Amino acid sequence: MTTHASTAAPHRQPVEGRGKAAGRVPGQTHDEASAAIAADETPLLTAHAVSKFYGPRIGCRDVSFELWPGEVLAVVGESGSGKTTLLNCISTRLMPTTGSVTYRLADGGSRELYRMSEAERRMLMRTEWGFVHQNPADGLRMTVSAGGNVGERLMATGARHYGNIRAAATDWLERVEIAEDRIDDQPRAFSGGMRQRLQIARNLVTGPRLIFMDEPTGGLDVSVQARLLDLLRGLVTDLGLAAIVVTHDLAVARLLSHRMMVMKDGHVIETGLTDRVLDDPREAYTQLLVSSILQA
Ligand SMILES: Nc1ncnc2c1ncn2[C@@H]1O[C@H](COP(=O)(O)OP(=O)(O)OP(=O)(O)O)[C@@H](O)[C@H]1O
Repeated sequence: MTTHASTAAPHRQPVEGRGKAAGRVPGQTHDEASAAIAADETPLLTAHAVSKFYGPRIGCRDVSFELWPGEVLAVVGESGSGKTTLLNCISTRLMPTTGSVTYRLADGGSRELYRMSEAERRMLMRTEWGFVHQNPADGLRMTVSAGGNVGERLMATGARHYGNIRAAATDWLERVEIAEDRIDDQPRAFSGGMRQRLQIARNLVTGPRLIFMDEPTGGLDVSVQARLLDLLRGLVTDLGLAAIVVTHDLAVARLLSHRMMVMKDGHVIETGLTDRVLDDPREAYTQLLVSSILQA
């Protein structure tokens, strides 16, 4: 466990008072301005009373929250608290037992995810969402070149021009600090940190609006983790991405997220702005979690 839980997050954007009209942009019609305001006042994703049971065992229970555009939400808790189950239920990888998840599409329409067809959900995954797995091998094709891994995602969204695809892949490899001369290498020849950076490039090349991350720095050396976190934080901020990040590492939550939810035994027991929860935890369990990190 790392000990830099108290590192400040410099990119924090104001999350309270979100949804307030920002006024009309010059050149914007009144209808466009109204649409932009409406979009700003609607959450990107709303989970309502999501529960998942594995037989008699609780995966997660009665979880409700809203995620706003550009907001990074961390889901924290100890092993077995239900973080991954919740993430999978929200990202349509696992059908919840009860509850609903509503997502606002880029075209402005809201859809209940589990009422969409499988094909529509797959399309959403390819175009508007990304998923960064803890183990890069789960999110990469290990026997396809680095450039191919990135280009393939673009092709899945309709790109066909080889030169443009190669140029975009080169650009994204550079953005995730992978040297251009590694573009034809396969990820199995990469270090763990490089693989994870490649997985990030593969996910971001299509310009998603929402990215799910499951322990994105888990299993990496502390120094590699710090560099990856820096990179992730920069990309998420630059691209204005919304993200849901599952982590047991409060330092990761501190560095990346605006808001956090603390889970225990499948339930959300505390939620709030990240700095507030970490600096002034209200629940005894959160206090224990925070103090155990600070003493580590
Ligand atoms: N496929 C499954 N079948 C049965 N029980 C499961 C399954 N997946 C998870 N569980 C149970 O659901 C509960 C929540 O597990 P989950 O993996 O979501 O927790 P977690 O907080 O992500 O843990 P970790 O940090 O160790 O990954 C645990 O009791 C776990 O044993």
